[in-house]
Amino acid sequence: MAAYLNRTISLVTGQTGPADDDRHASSTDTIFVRAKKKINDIYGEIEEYVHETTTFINALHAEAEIVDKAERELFESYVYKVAAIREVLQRDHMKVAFFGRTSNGKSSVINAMLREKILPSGIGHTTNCFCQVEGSNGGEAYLMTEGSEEKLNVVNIKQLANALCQEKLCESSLVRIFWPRERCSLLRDDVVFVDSPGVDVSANLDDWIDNHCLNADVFVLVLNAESTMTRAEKQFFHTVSQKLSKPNIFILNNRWDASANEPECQESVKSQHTERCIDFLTKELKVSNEKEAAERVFFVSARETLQARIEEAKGNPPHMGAIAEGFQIRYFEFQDFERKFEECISQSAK
Ligand SMILES: Nc1nc2c(ncn2[C@@H]2O[C@H](COP(=O)(O)OP(=O)(O)OP(=O)(O)O)[C@@H](O)[C@H]2O)c(=O)[nH]1
Repeated sequence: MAAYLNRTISLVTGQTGPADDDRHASSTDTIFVRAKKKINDIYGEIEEYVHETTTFINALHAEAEIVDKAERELFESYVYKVAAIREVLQRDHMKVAFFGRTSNGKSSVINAMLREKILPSGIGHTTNCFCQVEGSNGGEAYLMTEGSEEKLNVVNIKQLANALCQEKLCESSLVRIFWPRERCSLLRDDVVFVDSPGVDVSANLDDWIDNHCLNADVFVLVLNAESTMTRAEKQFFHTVSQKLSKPNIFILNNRWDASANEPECQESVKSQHTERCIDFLTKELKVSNEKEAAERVFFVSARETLQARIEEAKGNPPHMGAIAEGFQIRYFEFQDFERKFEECISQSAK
């Protein structure tokens, strides 16, 4: 997180070079630590105040019904919101959670961002529990299941997929995958990625939100650009935004490579999807204004991006392999998403 702060500050001040960076980093750390302590203290007091008020309101209601249900629920919601903010402030990593229907490409998006096929994806594998990818020290790759301290060694993706299938896991449980932090800059910067089962396959969305979302800094809704946003996807984010005040949400219209087969209607489909996504963020969830929302909607192909990055890592040009017409534009759009994502996460680190 400090790395993000430093990067943001050097962007603002224009200071570069190792000596400046080091001096800057240590003074920033102290300011950051002091500021964080102060903010934590303030929120500690707010939490106490909100608790006391809610207890008072509930006691009052037991004696005489002068506070209506909606008002009592409003007070309860403040308890959740303040608790969520406190939890975020007390953490030293940034968390990004990916949601969407089964097979929309959530695991593929995470793999593309990590520049490696870490999470199993595709036919024959469905994410059946929450999978969190985070950086490990010492070059080790392993996984840990909830409630166990045992480190299960993972050498490759096939082993990981097998390990995930063999474990009898409840859909809202968490598997933590530790991946060498030096393999990816986002892991080095203490960003953790959370992949989820499809929002269409669960009835336990409230549990999911309470267990996995209240401390997320950023949410990415991965849609299938070949179809329209479903009620389950919308409902999930409605519930998230009731429990969290103004969550940071990005929307990826994934599988946009499929539009290359129908160039004649590409633009009209894109503007329809864009309008719906912006309306969803602004009018339904009310989490951003039009301008901010327009910067949060992207048309990408995670599969192509991952493929391109694997080729680049081998020293080949990104467009090697079977890639559809318009790849370069989709690849730029994915990179643009990552830039905006990094800006957003560095803002919430402050
Ligand atoms: N054409 C195309 N296929 C994609 C793209 N992204 C993912 N896929 C394919 O879609 C299938 C599902 O991808 P996953 O990444 O496993 O999807 P998921 O949302 O994680 O699925 P669950 O784990 O089942 O919830 C795989 O066969 C991917 O290769 C894309 O951008 N374009």
